[in-house]
Amino acid sequence: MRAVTAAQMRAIDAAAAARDGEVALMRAAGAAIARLIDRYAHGDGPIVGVAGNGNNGGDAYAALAAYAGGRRRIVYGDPAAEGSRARHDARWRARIAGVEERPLPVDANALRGAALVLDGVLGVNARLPLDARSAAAVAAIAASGAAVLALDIPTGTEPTTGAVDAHVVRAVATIALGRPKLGTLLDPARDCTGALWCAPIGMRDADAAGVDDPPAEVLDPAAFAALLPVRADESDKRSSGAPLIVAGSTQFPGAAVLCAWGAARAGAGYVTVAAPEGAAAALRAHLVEQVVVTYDERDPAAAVQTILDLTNRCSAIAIGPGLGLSDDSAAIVNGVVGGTTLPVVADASALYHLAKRLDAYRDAPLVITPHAGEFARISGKGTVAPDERLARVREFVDRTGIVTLLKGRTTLIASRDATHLNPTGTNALATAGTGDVLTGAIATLLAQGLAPVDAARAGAYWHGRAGSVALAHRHRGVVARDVAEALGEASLVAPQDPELIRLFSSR
Ligand SMILES: NC(=O)C1=CN([C@@H]2O[C@H](COP(=O)(O)OP(=O)(O)OC[C@H]3O[C@@H](n4cnc5c(N)ncnc54)[C@H](O)[C@@H]3O)[C@@H](O)[C@H]2O)[C@@H](O)CC1
Repeated sequence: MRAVTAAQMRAIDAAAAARDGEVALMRAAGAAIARLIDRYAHGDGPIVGVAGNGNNGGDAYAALAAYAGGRRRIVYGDPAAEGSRARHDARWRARIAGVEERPLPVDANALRGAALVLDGVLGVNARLPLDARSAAAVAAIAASGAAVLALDIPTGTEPTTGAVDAHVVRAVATIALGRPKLGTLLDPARDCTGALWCAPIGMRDADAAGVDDPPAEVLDPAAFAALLPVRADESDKRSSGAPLIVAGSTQFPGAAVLCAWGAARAGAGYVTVAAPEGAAAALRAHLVEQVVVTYDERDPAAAVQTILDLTNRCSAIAIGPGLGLSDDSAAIVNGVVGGTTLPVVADASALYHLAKRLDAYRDAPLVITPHAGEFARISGKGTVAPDERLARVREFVDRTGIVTLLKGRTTLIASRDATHLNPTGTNALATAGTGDVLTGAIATLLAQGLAPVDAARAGAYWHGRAGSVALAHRHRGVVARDVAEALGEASLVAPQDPELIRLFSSR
């Protein structure tokens, strides 16, 4: 699903309003919001809307008008607000439906006992800093401690960049109308988003075609399920996906084990691990179903030949976890990545070695999976500030054509054509070895025929879900092995309601 900038959303909104009428759109928005109210309301208090003078405020009226859950409904708004025809319509319907109207300003005490507050102060046309009236409304909402469902965006967040104002709503959930706004997926605003839902209300990506902002995408559950390869009935173990894992060292055999498990649990039929002789005993002690082939890391030319010979029977390569930073490893990594025609996912030590020869890999079928520190180095442009991740990864990919997965709370995956924002994951993944599992899973997806960018975005999404599944089972102390073990369960996607899509849960 497209994640849009404010400018893209304005274009999409305008075209949809011309086609369907603004009144119909706001009614659809209200109906979708109303469906979420009982999910997040708690206690016996009223549902309280706080409505700004724009259409975001209109959504608050529309939702309260549409809500049929039997709770008392109150809305705070400016009685003198002119507003659009759609806002008028929603306000009239709210009044007829018995919603109690009260004039702004609202104070925290008035909101304190609410079962749920609907934040309709500002939407996609919000600018920071907030004006005094909006800031006062946000301050009251924040001080009340009530649970908040934010309409479109949490007020006080910037819809495109994810910057936040001094006054900002922290929502338990946000429902995006039309398309999710880029800012709600990006730090620091993401902390304020809570769970993110989207009600598409008939809007179309194509209507943003004239807007020059680069396209961004976020995977939704149905799109993820559609990306996952399906094993054909007549498959054999090689055609089911045969990744070659080039990983591990005497010092770090575990990285190769985890990478191989990630590959196997992602559904590969035949996993081969090529590792230096010094790691072989440890690998064989842990890998039963996978084949371990050794090479002499002190003879890089022979090692490269051994590995390239193996690629004849494989369909993708994962390279890097635990290899180490020696010159011999550098020769092996560059010899293999430069000498193969198979798709490659490169991680960890391999990123260090590839950094010196990026030009050789321009537009190759290659995925790199750096964390922020590794990206600082491989991009050649130093430390990445949180608010420049998107711009920096775009600059790098525009320059090199290498599909890049930049790890973070919102992992970014960029190809020449688009930037993808991964919405899944949990801080339980912040533990050693989970990156190796991800690399293995991506290798399997590449081996099963996904294009590099699809393997990277499906892998990131899947891995994030697996982290959440592992946490749900373990509660504490999730280790990388648990994440690999959880990949199967994490691949199950419940049927989705296309009118109300859950993009991510709060963590
Ligand atoms: N246009 C449509 O057809 C639909 C609009 N919808 C809702 O409408 C919202 C957009 O509504 P609006 O375009 O009325 O805009 P907003 O409700 O976001 O903002 C209202 C007004 O406040 C102004 N404003 C924002 N920040 C300010 C600041 N810091 N200081 C002073 N003024 C400021 C804006 O310029 C705008 O005129 C969406 O976010 C969504 O919630 C939905 O109902 C779906 C359909």
